[in-house]
Amino acid sequence: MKIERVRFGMLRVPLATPFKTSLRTVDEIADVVVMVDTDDGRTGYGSAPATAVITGDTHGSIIEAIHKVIAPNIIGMEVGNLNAITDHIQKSIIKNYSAKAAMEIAVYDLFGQLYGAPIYKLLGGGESVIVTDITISVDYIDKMVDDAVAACDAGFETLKVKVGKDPEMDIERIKAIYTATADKALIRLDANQGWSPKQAVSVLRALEESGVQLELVEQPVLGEDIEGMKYVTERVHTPVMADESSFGPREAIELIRNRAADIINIKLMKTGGITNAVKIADIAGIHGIECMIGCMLESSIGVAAAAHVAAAKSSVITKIDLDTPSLGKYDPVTSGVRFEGPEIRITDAPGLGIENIDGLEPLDVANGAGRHC
Ligand SMILES: C[C@H](N)C(=O)N[C@H](CCC(=O)O)C(=O)O
Ligand SMILES: [Mg+2]
Repeated sequence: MKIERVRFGMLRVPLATPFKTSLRTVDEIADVVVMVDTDDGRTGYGSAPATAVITGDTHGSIIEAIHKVIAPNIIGMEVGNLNAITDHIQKSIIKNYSAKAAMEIAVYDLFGQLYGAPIYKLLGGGESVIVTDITISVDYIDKMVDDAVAACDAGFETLKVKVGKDPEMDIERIKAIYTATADKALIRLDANQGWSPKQAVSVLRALEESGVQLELVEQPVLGEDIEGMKYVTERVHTPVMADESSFGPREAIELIRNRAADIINIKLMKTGGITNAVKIADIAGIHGIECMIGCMLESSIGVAAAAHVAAAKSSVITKIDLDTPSLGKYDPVTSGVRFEGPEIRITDAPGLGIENIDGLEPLDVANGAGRHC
């Protein structure tokens, strides 16, 4: 089975309610979809969103990096030589992690099809049902409380509450949600880099002193501020998780060495795909550090791939934030990994098990489509 060509599509799914973080507000999932075709008529699927404020990647940059650089480097290669292909993907261009992730996901999908096994089994196997949290967007307090209560009623037992807009308001937001959802849900916070180190310590200490129990706080300060992460980690009881501070294995090692975070959030769009995600989980495992697997606001194609990694690495990846399929008005993918409220069920279909993607709009990239968006 040889890689013959790469095609592109655009997939858009409206959200049930706008997704709001300290960094951005979004009202649709919009992914570049890559289809990697083989000489024996198979197709592997991968996808990537434009999360410019986190990864620096746009739809145009993802398409250009794949079309001009990554795809020409792997066309003609045997799918069975997975390690050689992922090596080519990673080394063909620096950064461009979302483009690399989309291509790795598609190639792993093909590798699974080649051997007739789901990706998680090829990664070592594991439990095929995992449980995700759900995000509560940052908003007016009443709206956040309503959203949190609705999420509990829908069966979610862990809420990932977005903060980082205004420290004083954030304290009130969390106290109100904590009271309204008492004993029904575990609360994790994500400030998306919105606080200074001193603000983070003051907000978290205020919450701790008022009896609010938090599972963890994600990325309290700027991603590049490793000293700031360490400052917060050393001064609060609440476990601190690195998200925007941790992209690939190198950043994970630096964070662990500096004791700048207690937990690492692995996302395929930051690691450049499955290979580095597994490496980070293994590095963290060696150091006794737990990980979360997370996602960007992205389609269920990329999230399905992350679910496979989570299932295979469950001894280290103990926290799951793979909720975007639940945030969309519908799931355009109706086979493979199933997203049913908090439960994510991985089927034993080969690779990702994707048979069809509803509403996928083909992009004629060779004739210039999509490369300027
Ligand atoms: C969607 C997921 N629950 C989440 O919150 N991810 C964000 C980044 C999402 C984005 O802006 O696309 C995170 O963990 O920071
Ligand atoms: Mg985050």
